[in-house]
Amino acid sequence: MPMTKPLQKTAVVIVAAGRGTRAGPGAPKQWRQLAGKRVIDWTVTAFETHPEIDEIILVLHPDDMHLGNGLPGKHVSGGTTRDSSVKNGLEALANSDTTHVLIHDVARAGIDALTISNVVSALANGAKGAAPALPVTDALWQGEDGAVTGTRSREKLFRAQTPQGFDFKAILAAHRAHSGGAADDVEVARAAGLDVTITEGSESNLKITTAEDFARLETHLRGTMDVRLGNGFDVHAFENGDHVVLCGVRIPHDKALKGHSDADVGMHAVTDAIYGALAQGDIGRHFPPSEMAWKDADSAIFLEHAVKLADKMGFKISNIDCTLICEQPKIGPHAPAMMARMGEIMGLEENRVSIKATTSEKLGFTGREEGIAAIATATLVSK
Ligand SMILES: Nc1ccn([C@@H]2O[C@H](COP(=O)(O)OP(=O)(O)OP(=O)(O)O)[C@@H](O)[C@H]2O)c(=O)n1
Ligand SMILES: C[C@](O)(CO)[C@H](O)COP(=O)(O)O
Repeated sequence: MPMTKPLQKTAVVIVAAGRGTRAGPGAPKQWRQLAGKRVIDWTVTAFETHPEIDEIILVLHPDDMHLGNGLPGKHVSGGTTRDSSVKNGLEALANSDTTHVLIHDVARAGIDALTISNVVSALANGAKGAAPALPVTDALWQGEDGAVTGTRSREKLFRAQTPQGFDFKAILAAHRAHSGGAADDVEVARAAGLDVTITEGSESNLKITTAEDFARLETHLRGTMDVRLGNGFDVHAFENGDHVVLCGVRIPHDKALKGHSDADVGMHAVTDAIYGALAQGDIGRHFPPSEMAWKDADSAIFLEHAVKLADKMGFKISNIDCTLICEQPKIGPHAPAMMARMGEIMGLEENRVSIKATTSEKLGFTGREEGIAAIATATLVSK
């Protein structure tokens, strides 16, 4: 009989009920600003947008419940210690169909999708517990009164991070049975006899503990938010011929477009928009028209080059939008094929590629059908 895989329903408990005393004066750290939004907003968004997270439990300090307005998920009141806050969060799921739960510190606002996925995958593969960590790479000393008094081996030592993930029923039972005082949920799980798999953590998943940590994480988050816009504009005149190539699609027409390459005006505008976002000039700089090598070239070569350059410079293309300006040929019937081809060249899903057209109401050179113009915008985000 075929076995059906049991459904995995994964919730996250985000503990945010601490007072952040080590971060110094001011509001508790989760409510402070970090790279343009509150610490808690960064953390919650990482889970809210993660495709493998089905439910969010947000554990807030009793005095902060009103600050949670607008934040997603179920809001639960925390306890006086981290582990009591975790327990309150788990109890809020006790009567649900949750199969797995991740437990995460709100203070780890640099959490990334891959670190979350690593934990979820380990659980999906049967682990009762899984948590991210990084190996200790510095030498370890003991010290007293400002002097080194001994050294310790770093072999087999790891720096523990969150989210720590578990089989839901097992960790709920473990927390109910625990007497308190655990540093983290892995300690609680191990006390109940659960094995915990180590998954790969991330340096950016640091815990904001002191005031200095804000600056460290801010640098990382601002870095990760590098968003570039570029525009591109191109024109090609008509000459005698029987087809044009637009956005990689050959379209029968009673004229051709004149150019050194295949004169794909739409693809050129998109390519220039990508170069523009990278501040890397335009097609002419990378593929000089004086070079015979590019005579009648397939413009996909240029677009592929721009995409590779973006990748090399640490950017991925988020979307492109291109408008073709012409009276004829009619673009609408060919737009789906154009978007598919452009998406294929750029490695983008079709919903990130927009190709549309307008006439210029018979005005100007496009209105007189002397040529076709194209304008494009590209958005690039750092990887
Ligand atoms: N009673 C508590 C104590 C801590 N936490 C949460 O546990 C995580 C890790 O704790 P820590 O970094 O120590 O945060 P704080 O307790 O806020 O900081 P401090 O110890 O400096 O006061 C934080 O997300 C914090 O909000 C909690 O939910 N409930
Ligand atoms: C759970 C934890 O993030 C694992 O590194 C950490 O132990 C919690 O922070 P605290 O400073 O120990 O409260």
